[in-house]
Amino acid sequence: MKKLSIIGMPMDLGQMRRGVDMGPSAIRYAGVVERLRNLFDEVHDLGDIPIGRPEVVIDEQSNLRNLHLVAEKNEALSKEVDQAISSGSFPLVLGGDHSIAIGTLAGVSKHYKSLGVIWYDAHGDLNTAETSPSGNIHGMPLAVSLGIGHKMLTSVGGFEPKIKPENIVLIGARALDEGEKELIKEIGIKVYTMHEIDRLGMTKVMEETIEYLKERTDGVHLSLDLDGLDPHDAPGVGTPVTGGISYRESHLAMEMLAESKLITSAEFVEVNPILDDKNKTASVAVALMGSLFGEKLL
Ligand SMILES: NC(=[NH2+])NCCC[C@H](N)C(=O)O
Ligand SMILES: [Mn+2]
Ligand SMILES: [Mn+2]
Repeated sequence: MKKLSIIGMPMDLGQMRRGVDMGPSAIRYAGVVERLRNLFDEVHDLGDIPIGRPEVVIDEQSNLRNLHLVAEKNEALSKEVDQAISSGSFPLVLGGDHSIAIGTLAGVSKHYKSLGVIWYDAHGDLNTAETSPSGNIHGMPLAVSLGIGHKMLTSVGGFEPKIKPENIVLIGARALDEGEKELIKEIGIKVYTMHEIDRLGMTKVMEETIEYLKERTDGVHLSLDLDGLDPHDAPGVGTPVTGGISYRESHLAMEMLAESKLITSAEFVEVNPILDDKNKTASVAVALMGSLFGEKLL
């Protein structure tokens, strides 16, 4: 029995560009439920985690924008994700800015001894308050999940760390801050930058990624930031970076993950319909979900 639980996380507090809170709605309009219905025995749309319209708080001292709110809302998300897995469902979280990965990983991680993570993104999201150029928490969730960062964030879910550095694979990186580069080298995270994707091709990158994670993990979470794709294919994102992964390469990556049967939870984040071109980015997200969950061309 294959069950899918869709959880919307309409949060934009991890960065400054409004509109990404409408991501879950845009992805629903793009037909996510209809598209995935045929690929599961049951699809349950659990609706959105309530975020409300909280006042934006800039804490000059911590260099962490909306710290308390981001921690609190992620706590709520982690409980929902945890419950979905306990009920035998595959959790699919719709963002929201990437800070929501803090909650998703908190909810997922307690179900696995050695969780793997594929971070499909132009960015590393490995900043801390000290290294962040922006103070935006959406640039920090991977560090936070490693137990690196402000205690209020690393302790979401009541335990830390959620993941080990050797269980992470970054794919699509092309905009890493200095502090992130240092951290990657220091703790040893596997990274396929755009250079490796160009050089090896996506087939090889995914073969290696799957092989690598298969050996060391008992579940793999896919955290897909739409800005991993080239802005030409996914323009509706808050922090676009040119020279990204193509639509075709991304489908191939998702199809190979479907074949591998490795992925046990997923989130699609950073869809911002205000910055989008006729809901193109949300539609791309839904199409990629189709491939990830086993849709075939023939
Ligand atoms: N999830 C994202 N889109 N992250 C973008 C982060 C950009 C930059 N590295 C920062 O820390 O502000
Ligand atoms: Mn990104
Ligand atoms: Mn990201």
